Amino acid sequence: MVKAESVSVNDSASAVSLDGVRDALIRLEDTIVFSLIERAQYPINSAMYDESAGLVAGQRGSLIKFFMKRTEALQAEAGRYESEEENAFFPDCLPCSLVPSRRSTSVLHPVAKMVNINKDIWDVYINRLLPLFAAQGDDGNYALAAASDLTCLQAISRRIHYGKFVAEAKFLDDSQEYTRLIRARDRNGLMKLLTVEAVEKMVKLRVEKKAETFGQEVTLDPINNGSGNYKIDPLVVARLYEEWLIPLTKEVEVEYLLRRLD
Ligand SMILES: C=C(O[C@@H]1C=C(C(=O)O)C=C[C@H]1O)C(=O)O
Repeated sequence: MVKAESVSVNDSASAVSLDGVRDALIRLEDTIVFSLIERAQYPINSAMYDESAGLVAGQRGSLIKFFMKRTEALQAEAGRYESEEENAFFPDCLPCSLVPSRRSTSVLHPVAKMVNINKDIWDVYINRLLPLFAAQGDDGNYALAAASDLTCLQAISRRIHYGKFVAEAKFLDDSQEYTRLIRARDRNGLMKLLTVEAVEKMVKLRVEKKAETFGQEVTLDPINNGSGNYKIDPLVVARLYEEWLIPLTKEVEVEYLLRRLD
């Protein structure tokens, strides 16, 4: 089986296609829904996010930042951030890749590197999303909860920054109109042109169904078959997409387009 993360939008073609990017976004829904289900088994564990909790001996700042920075550094050495699909949360302190890059073609305009909204994603995830799907409380299971946060944050960030590829495909499909709006610095006009409400509606319905399907309790009892018990509320997953993931993806699209002619 091909895992979502191993399928790249620029594996096969040098020009990006909207259908290809949409397929990648659909596969990423699986990763996101599964990662949310994994994180939902632990309570919020708010001490992990407290900058002054002093949980890591000899280190300042929160446990989650310590965990993310160390993991990103290791992944950078393994070459993760050589890909234009990846955006680090702490790009300022990353070591160079130690693995020779095998990617040569780039489908995005070079300004794509300047679009990184992970600071906003970090704030939204910790302060808005987590309290909606993780229970109140603290079970002290910090290492596993932090590892789950990392998976959620990376998958959500990847999804949102795919907005750059969506924007590139849309720009190529209608470069005349996009060029006019970009030259006029018309943010609202760009937002309107790139929005496809029918697609957004399908995304919300599909992620709700995926949360129902993947998060169902599975039992062998024919009478009490567990239906109706979900590991994460499917409506909450649809809401995360509606209120944050889709709007932030569109923000990335606009930010990329505004720089597309530089
Ligand atoms: C990603 C796209 O652009 C916009 C954002 C969407 C999303 O984040 O799911 C869906 C439709 C569009 O409004 C797209 O057209 O596929």
